[in-house]
Amino acid sequence: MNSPSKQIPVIVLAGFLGSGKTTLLNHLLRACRGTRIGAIVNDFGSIEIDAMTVAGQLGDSTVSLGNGCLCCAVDASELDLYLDKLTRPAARLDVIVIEASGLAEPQELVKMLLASENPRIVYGGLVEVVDAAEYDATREKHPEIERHLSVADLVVLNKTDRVGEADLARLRTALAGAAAVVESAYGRVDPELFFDRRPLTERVGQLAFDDLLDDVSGEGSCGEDGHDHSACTGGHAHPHLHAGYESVAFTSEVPIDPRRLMAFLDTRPEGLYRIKGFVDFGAADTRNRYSLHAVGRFLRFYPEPWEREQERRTELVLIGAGIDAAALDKQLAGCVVADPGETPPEHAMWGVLRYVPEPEPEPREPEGAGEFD
Ligand SMILES: Nc1nc2c(ncn2[C@@H]2O[C@H](COP(=O)(O)OP(=O)(O)OP(=O)(O)O)[C@@H](O)[C@H]2O)c(=O)[nH]1
Repeated sequence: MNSPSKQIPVIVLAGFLGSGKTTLLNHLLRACRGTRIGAIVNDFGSIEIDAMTVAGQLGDSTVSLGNGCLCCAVDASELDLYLDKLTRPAARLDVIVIEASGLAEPQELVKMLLASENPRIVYGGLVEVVDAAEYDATREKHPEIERHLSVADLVVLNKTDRVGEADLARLRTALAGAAAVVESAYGRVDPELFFDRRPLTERVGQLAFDDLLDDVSGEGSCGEDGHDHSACTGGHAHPHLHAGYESVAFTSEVPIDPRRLMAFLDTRPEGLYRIKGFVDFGAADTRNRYSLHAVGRFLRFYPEPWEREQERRTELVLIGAGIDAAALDKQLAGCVVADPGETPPEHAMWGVLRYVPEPEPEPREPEGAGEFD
């Protein structure tokens, strides 16, 4: 068993917007096979899409740190509060992973963890996820990325499926530095790189945090209903990666018209770097909601069957630099269906379906690898 005196490693999972942090965290949660992982998910934007995506894996087994980037939205005492909850012996956690917002300054997080007075945790390292396809463009716009990578313990070069062998070789050379570099597609890294898995005999099933966390507030301190970036840069010795970035949170109870949404997405402004969330297309597809991911010009929709009793609504977070938040909000409001009672034409979903990927082949496990131990 996990002895109460054992210190729990806390790993910081960082990386630029859309690099694949949530995907990797979900992979870890799926592949952990009994190792009890506590996930702290920090989102940028006032709807917690990442927390929902991760929570989808484990029921309610995540804590969300609420709006804004962890390094500024949560002061050390607030982070300590979450860590206190997760490190209670009753939680019997083996490892805690903090998924930092794609705009967080990882060094600040690491400093916070090192300064934590919680005797039950030990800093477990900084993992930086890099999007192989977007690395060059991101580094050009944000040279700070190199500073982040230089302090990482492990660099996960993700989305290797999106680049050719020559580019991959170049990236390998470019990233070769102090940290070990592992390559992955869809964040499928060996969890052993992150933590020692618990032996099979000690597995006790998945954790439900509800009882531990019911008094945790999801509010950050960086603004109630939007991320006030000007305020967030104060007090830091270096400019924040997210200075100048803005987020827009859009929700709608009225279904979205797929053709209107596609027209919006086709003409989205250059600076709108990231869109994520869930879309309800109403009568155009009553069975599925669509998880939407856009990173730069990359766009994907993933249909997911609605669960019974699930509230049908659209929730999107848009993040960008130099964007006109009010105008984007207005454009999205213009994407709702004009008449929810009307049957949409058969081809209404065609534009969306072009961006639904073929189902991914299940990764083949090596012989005898049904169990990790
Ligand atoms: N082709 C490809 N797509 C990937 C891979 N990993 C993740 N994605 C997709 O990239 C998009 C962003 O992935 P996320 O895991 O949400 O990225 P994130 O870093 O958590 O994003 P933020 O929270 O916005 O910073 C999603 O559409 C993923 O399905 C990969 O290895 N290859």
